[in-house]
Amino acid sequence: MKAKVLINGYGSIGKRVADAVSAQKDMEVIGVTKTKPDFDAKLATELGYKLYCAIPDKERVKAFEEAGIPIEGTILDVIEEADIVVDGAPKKVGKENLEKIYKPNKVKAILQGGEKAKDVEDNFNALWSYERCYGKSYVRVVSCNTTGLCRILYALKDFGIKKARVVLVRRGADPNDDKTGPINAIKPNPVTVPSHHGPDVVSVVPELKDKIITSAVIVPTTLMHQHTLMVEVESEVKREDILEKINETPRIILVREKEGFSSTAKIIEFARDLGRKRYDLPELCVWEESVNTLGNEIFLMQAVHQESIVVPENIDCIRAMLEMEDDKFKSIEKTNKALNLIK
Ligand SMILES: NC(=O)C1=CN([C@@H]2O[C@H](COP(=O)(O)OP(=O)(O)OC[C@H]3O[C@@H](n4cnc5c(N)ncnc54)[C@H](OP(=O)(O)O)[C@@H]3O)[C@@H](O)[C@H]2O)C=CC1
Ligand SMILES: O=C(OP(=O)(O)O)[C@H](O)COP(=O)(O)O
Repeated sequence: MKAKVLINGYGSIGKRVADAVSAQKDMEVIGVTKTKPDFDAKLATELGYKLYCAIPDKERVKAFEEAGIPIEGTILDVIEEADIVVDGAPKKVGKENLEKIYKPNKVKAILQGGEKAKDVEDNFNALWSYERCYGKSYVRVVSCNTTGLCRILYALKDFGIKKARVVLVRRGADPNDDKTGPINAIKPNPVTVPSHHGPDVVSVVPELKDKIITSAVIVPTTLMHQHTLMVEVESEVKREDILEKINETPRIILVREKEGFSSTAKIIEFARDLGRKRYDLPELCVWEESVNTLGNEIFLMQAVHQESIVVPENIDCIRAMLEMEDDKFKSIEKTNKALNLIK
């Protein structure tokens, strides 16, 4: 029997998770939700997804009918069928859905990185907290930047992390966003230090408490985030050993400037040329030339495709919460294979 997954919020993350669930052998999408009858809603039905109104309200259902978009009802008509809900609603709405819909209907739910650690039972990254989230009911898959940091810190963990210092350059908006800026500025965001990313890494990896500090700015780009890391480890470390660990870690790829990967624009062109749907690149990209050491300090730069990096994590999180596979590496392998990831 396949696990029955409901996607509540068919937006940037929700539509990608829906497609990723559909690509797995052991799970299926039983429905997706929208609040507005727009082209995304129409395309969802054309792709064969059963569409429900995210907000149980007659007027909203009528709006879908008037727009000629076939709708099956509201979320309350399908929630009982679901083994788990993946919430893809805008930030802060996920928490409201948890309290008003998921908990009263006793259905397991995954929230996304726009929600707060304190509102869930635990925080998910496939490499670090798969076992901890096994069988749990309300879990948050941490944000895109936090996921990128968790992956690289997993690759470095065996060197004994003493301190991690990270500067994040965040994309200003997603490509479909016609409201958010900045258009011509570099904006500390947040201006306070640490940004939420450091504490969010700690929500996944408690042993990094008091060891990681992050600060972030946003810039006028839509393609990817970029991080610069400075990590102090227990003892002297060689560049070759770091590259080896990165190569061993799932969902991290090395990109080389000498092969043309001179910017996030070139990395995204690579994803386009691979024929990836929506030019998605869930693999974290580390610039090989940037990896360097000085005694027991490690330096490197990496890029995160914000719209897709959390997608395979949501799939593994479903398997962990529904106790479908007890070996995290087997789940990662299944997910990666179904999504055709490089590694
Ligand atoms: N975009 C990104 O790069 C990343 C986002 N995240 C996190 O993922 C979450 C979703 O973000 P994102 O996909 O970008 O958001 P989007 O704005 O792209 O999509 C949100 C979706 O939720 C729907 N929605 C609106 N209100 C409700 C509601 N009350 N209940 C259920 N669904 C609702 C919207 O439907 P409609 O359009 O019909 O109103 C829309 O389909 C946030 O927590 C965000 O922080 C995490 C990693 C990366
Ligand atoms: O999860 C993300 O970023 P984050 O890791 O900086 O919180 C996504 O890019 C969405 O964040 P935003 O919509 O708050 O910029």
